[in-house]
Amino acid sequence: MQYQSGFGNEFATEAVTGALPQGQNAPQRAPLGLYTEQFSGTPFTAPRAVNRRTWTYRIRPSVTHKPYEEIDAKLIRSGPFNEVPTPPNQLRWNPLPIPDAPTDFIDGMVTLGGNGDAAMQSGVAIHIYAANASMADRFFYNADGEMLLVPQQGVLGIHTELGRMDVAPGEICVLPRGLKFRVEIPEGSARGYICENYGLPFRLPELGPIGANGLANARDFLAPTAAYEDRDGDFTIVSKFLGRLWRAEIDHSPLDVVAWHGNYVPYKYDLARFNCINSVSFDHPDPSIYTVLTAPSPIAGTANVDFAIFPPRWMVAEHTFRPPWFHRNLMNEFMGLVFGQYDAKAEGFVPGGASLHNCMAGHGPDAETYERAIAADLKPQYLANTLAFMFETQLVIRPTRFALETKVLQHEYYECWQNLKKHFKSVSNG
Ligand SMILES: O=C(O)Cc1cc(O)ccc1O
Ligand SMILES: [Fe+2]
Repeated sequence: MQYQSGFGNEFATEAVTGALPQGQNAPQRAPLGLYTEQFSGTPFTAPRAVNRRTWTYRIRPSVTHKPYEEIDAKLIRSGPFNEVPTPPNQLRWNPLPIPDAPTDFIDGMVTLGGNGDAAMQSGVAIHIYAANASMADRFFYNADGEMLLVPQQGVLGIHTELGRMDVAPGEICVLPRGLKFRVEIPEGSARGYICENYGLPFRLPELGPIGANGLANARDFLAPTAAYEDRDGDFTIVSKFLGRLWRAEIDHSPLDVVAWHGNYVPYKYDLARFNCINSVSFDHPDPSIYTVLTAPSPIAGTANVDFAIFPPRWMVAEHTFRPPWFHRNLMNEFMGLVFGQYDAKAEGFVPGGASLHNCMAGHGPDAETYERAIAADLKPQYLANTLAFMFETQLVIRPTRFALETKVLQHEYYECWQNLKKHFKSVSNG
């Protein structure tokens, strides 16, 4: 697999020599009899630094499909999320099982919750995918948002209009709004998390006083090189549009882009490349220090959604309670675990599982973790074999009916804090 490196670069790639026009975007006749099509992810007039578009040179233009008809969205839900009332409780789920029946990436998507409104291009939806079959003859695109995929089990072979990416657990990828793709499951099964971002696209966070380097470095993001399918047959395209699923027939593969140039691209990133910055003196920093990607809202300093990770790292803080402190926040925190154990939870938060701590819901280490941390010998300690992540978002994440009724919901989650005992003994100052 060949990739081009850099975040938001002006890439140029051709699968056939001479397919990419030089010196202009739209020649009277594109090379090799190809069609020219611009694919825009931002308004034409977006500021230059955040403007995203790609010019594609393809066997046929995207318009050559039959009309779309609505299909059953199964367990996929979209904002506004108003199926059931949202409780203020802390919530946690066990992993969803890999299905027994053949299930591809689209059918394997289950929505746990979300906020905002796809039609308002603001908010997020959070899905789990659990699949065991490749998409061969059907393709998917999402007009409602870009999709950040966090594989937890099994490699994904993602064939997109702009080329191919293999994405393994420990890596993430982002599939831009509107991009057509199909997902292969080469190892027979795959599971992971999806943050569907209805808002402005993910970008790298500002680094402020950290300087020009650190956290996720731009050069470590990988975009595909052009790879096309010249395949005729009876295919379908599934579209997610305003929260509903639609299906159209097409007599050829829409992954027929022979060459392209631009900066509106899918990309992947190996989370092991994250340059983790943390306290080398005392106290536990706010988790924003772990931000990999941020999707801003129109309010300065308030993300529509941040993607943060808790990777393997040294803990060295002196005279400090080292695990996450107890807290309650304005922002809303959905967490998942790719592998290992999370340092705030001794048990119950397992790889493939998830937790949700919404606006002002108190949370923090469980009783066992707390007791261990206040007694710990504060030698430098390496937290090995651990990869948790958080989707932190401005608006309350409203669970779907499925999320509140599924048998993988841990009704006993609250118990992990019930043994936090009273250590304080009242004294009289009189
Ligand atoms: O709740 C959590 O476990 C996520 C989290 C981690 C951390 O280190 C500090 C704050 C925070 O919300
Ligand atoms: Fe938290």
